[in-house]
Amino acid sequence: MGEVDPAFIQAPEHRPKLSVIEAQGIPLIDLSVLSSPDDTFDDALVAEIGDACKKWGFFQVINHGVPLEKRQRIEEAARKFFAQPLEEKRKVRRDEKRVVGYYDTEHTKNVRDWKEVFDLTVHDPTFIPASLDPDDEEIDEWHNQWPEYPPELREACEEYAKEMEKLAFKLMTLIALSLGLPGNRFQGFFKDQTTFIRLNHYPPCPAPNLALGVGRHKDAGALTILAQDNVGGLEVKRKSDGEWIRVKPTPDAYIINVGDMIQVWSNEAYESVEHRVMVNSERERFSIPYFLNPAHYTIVKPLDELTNELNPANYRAYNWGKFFTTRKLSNFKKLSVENIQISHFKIQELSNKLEGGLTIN
Ligand SMILES: O=C(O)CCC(=O)C(=O)O
Ligand SMILES: [Fe+2]
Repeated sequence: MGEVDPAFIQAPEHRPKLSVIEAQGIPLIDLSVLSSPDDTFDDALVAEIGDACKKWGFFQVINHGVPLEKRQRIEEAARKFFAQPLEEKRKVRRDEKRVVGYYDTEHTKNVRDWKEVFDLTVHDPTFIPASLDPDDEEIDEWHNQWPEYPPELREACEEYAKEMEKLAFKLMTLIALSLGLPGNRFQGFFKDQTTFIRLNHYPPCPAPNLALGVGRHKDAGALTILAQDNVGGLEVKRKSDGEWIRVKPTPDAYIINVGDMIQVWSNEAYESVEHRVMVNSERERFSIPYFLNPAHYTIVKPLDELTNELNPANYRAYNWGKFFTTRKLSNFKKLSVENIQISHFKIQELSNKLEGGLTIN
């Protein structure tokens, strides 16, 4: 990644501004009540989570119960892995058959990202549809590829994954309660989950004004739990005015964002928010997102309890496995068409009717 290949250059309207607006108001939520002996999901916390999901779609949590040593261990192992020569990393590279592993050519919205990644699934194997064809019922198995070095990477990742799952389920309980649902409403979707963890490395970039570490995007799954280091670079599109806001690193905090699936399940009570990553010319940056995803056979649609005649479903049902496979295969190379998005499943009837003359006030 020495010089800047034109594949990395963002269109002028998507280039980052080098003057940074630090996050004003991304909620910082203290989860310490969850560690109390009776493990209560107290009302004030539920309200706080609901408010953060509605207004921002992003928040940070502290006192989350994840031991700091577990995080430090995976961060350290990730640094050692990425510090190796490219030939070593390529021994565990992802390809069209082995979909998880090392990878340095990801494209977001058809522009190459200034980063290298190592992906692993939390369930090994993970079951996923073999093809995009809706009528093809063949299922593939994804297996993790572990590098020889550093030898502790595997255990560090597996232990971290267990901690992330505990936190993710607590957060999904809080989110369910905040939507007026039973706390365990989402639990059943994750039995055969397709959750994965990504180790991100963003090397210094000679043209941080032209390229991005990750281009603007929304996360497709249910929920993301992100550990970022102290360099900073994550920007969130503020819902109130569309301004890109930098999420300032907070030591030992996790950044949580609502994914597209919660947007659909909640029938847009909560929205998945666009974000991107800026790079810089001096310091490399590391981050570790955990993407909570349901079983491949999950049919995603607005929950019946959250829709009615006055608030009809805004989305048609879609199959998560097919959606995920389509995303994975298309992120693999530059395409001439837009990647699959939940907006492709949006029900347009109502807006068409409104445009046709109906008015609401
Ligand atoms: O590195 C980060 O801060 C965020 C990465 C991200 O948004 C992603 O991998 O989906
Ligand atoms: Fe993301």
